[in-house]
Amino acid sequence: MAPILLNCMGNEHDDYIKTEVHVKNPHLDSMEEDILYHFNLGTKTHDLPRMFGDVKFVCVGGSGNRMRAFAQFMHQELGLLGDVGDIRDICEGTDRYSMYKVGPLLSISHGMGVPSISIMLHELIKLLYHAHCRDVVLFRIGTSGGIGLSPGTVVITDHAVDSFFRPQFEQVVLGKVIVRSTELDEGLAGELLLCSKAFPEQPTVIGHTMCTHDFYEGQGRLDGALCSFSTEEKLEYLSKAYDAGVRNIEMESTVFAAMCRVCDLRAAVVCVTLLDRFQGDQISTPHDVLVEYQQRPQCLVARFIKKSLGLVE
Ligand SMILES: O=P(O)(O)O[C@H]1O[C@H](CO)[C@@H](O)[C@H]1O
Ligand SMILES: O=c1cc[nH]c(=O)[nH]1
Repeated sequence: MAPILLNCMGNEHDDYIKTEVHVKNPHLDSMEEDILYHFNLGTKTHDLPRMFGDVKFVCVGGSGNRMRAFAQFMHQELGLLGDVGDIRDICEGTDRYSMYKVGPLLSISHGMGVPSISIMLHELIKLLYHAHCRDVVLFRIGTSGGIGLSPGTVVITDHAVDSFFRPQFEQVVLGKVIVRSTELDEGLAGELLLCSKAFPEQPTVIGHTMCTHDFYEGQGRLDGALCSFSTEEKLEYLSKAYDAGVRNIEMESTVFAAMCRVCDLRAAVVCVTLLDRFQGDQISTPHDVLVEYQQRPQCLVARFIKKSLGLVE
């Protein structure tokens, strides 16, 4: 049987008119308790408004260590009091995700791929809702494979697209396919591009980001355990992606964009490219160079946050 498609590209989103974080689930308010299982947090066991009510910025990325390092970096950047060594993992009771809070910033890991980030986002958005947070901006700061860009280029996503270059995310719900728009906040992307002028040594572009469900065959790699296509077919696909405006490939942006959009959250995806996929598939860049590349989206978003807080011009 062909999948049933429900198109939700427009009607779930309220054009960012509300400032308080809200959820799109009528069942939640009648629940006596909400357990955010994968965070090891809950509405009865934790005072979420006290713990998180002042959060204004949320940065998410794949690895727990990266997000801890980012929290420590932001502690210094924001000139906060106390020892960076004392920043603790709020989710230490579970090893699914790591979460660090420094001032108005939450730094959270999401693991790899759409299912992993999607679970984290459900619980994160509920957390922000239960904590009565207002005017929150979300950023995915990550890594990616570039298309036709020199390695180390930072890509600010205008549209997150699927493997067919469509700006949409498909979610199967009760045996039907729901299609959601992956449009991101254009103004926010433009503000980030302006902030990038402070880092002339870091090439930064705006472009489409393709989100795949696999790192190997799904991204047209020839070096996985399985490969069902030729070098020519790979290059033809990447060229088509480039012509469609795709500048980088990663594995979470579509669901991130779609969920933030439905919940009227301003959101941006900022990923550095680790290699140019026209040149190869293996990530052979030395470790210290990769570490420096990973810091580029962090520096850019840090600058945006400091600018928003009036700490820099
Ligand atoms: O660097 P992060 O943010 O973890 O994300 C990218 O890296 C992983 C693959 O190596 C995928 O999850 C991809 O989206
Ligand atoms: O090629 C790459 C590099 C990082 N992350 C990806 O998903 N793909």
